[in-house]
Amino acid sequence: MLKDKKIGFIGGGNMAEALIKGLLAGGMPAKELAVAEPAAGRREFLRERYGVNVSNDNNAVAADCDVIILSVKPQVCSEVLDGIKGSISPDKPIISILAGITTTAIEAMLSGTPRIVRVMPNTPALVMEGASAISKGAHATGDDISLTRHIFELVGKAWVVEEKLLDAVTGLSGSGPAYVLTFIEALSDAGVKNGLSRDIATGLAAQTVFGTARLLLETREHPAVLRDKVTSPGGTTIAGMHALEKDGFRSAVINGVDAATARSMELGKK
Ligand SMILES: NC(=O)C1=CN([C@@H]2O[C@H](COP(=O)(O)OP(=O)(O)OC[C@H]3O[C@@H](n4cnc5c(N)ncnc54)[C@H](O)[C@@H]3O)[C@@H](O)[C@H]2O)C=CC1
Ligand SMILES: O=C(O)[C@@H]1CCC=N1
Repeated sequence: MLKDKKIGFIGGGNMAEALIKGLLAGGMPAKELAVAEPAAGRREFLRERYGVNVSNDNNAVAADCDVIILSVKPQVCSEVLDGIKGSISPDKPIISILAGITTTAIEAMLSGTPRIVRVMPNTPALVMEGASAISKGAHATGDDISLTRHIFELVGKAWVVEEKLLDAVTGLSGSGPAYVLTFIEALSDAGVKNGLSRDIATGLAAQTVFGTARLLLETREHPAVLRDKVTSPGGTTIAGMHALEKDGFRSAVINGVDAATARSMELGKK
């Protein structure tokens, strides 16, 4: 599906790098990937580490590539689109991974009937374990969605959702790696407090999160069913769970996702 198609990134930061690394690992040739990035050091790094084409010229990348992935910060979106709108031909899809910015807003910043697909990926795409949600702009085609799905499935799992749900996706899985990493760090701290070395504590914590996620995905059981299997009557787990719930564990997580979702909505209104 991607054969002979060139993918161009506008913005070569963290998320673009995660996608580039995943796409290369998924078999995409480096010569088919191009990145427009203003920071010289960053361009050099991407060229040296991944062998991709780099440029300081957003217009050249937008004009040369068959698929454009917008990967700048939402705050510079209108300036960037204004600069490249003359170089985007109407026969190519534009995939935006910007948090909060709607397809309607992007369409309004370009001319004509641009084919916008909006995606919210996450950083585990770097190790091909990303979680992405995809939604279709008014003028995007079914093929644009299939192609986007193909790209993001090279770097993990992907779901197609209605655009109105993308703020919730951003709050959950887009920002989610930060919550999970903080949880792992806290588990590790707790291990150190109770006498484990940092190395062993972090290893145990990360493998526990990884193994539990895999158990859930492979068995497709409800989380509560699997939790019950860990929780012996009068045992350690119920004591731990009780203490966590007293400190508002679930509420804290729900409040965090709520706040990130609200922030995503707010970015879309600016
Ligand atoms: N980091 C993450 O976990 C995720 C980020 N996103 C979205 O991805 C986008 C990029 O985020 P990050 O990669 O984290 O940010 P970043 O700050 O690492 O990357 C943005 C890049 O854009 C470059 N840039 C700035 N002005 C530019 C211009 N005028 N033309 C071309 N490039 C320009 C910057 O030099 C930088 O390298 C954001 O819109 C964010 O909402 C989406 C999902 C997850
Ligand atoms: O923090 C942010 O705004 C971006 C969007 C999702 C993850 N990082």
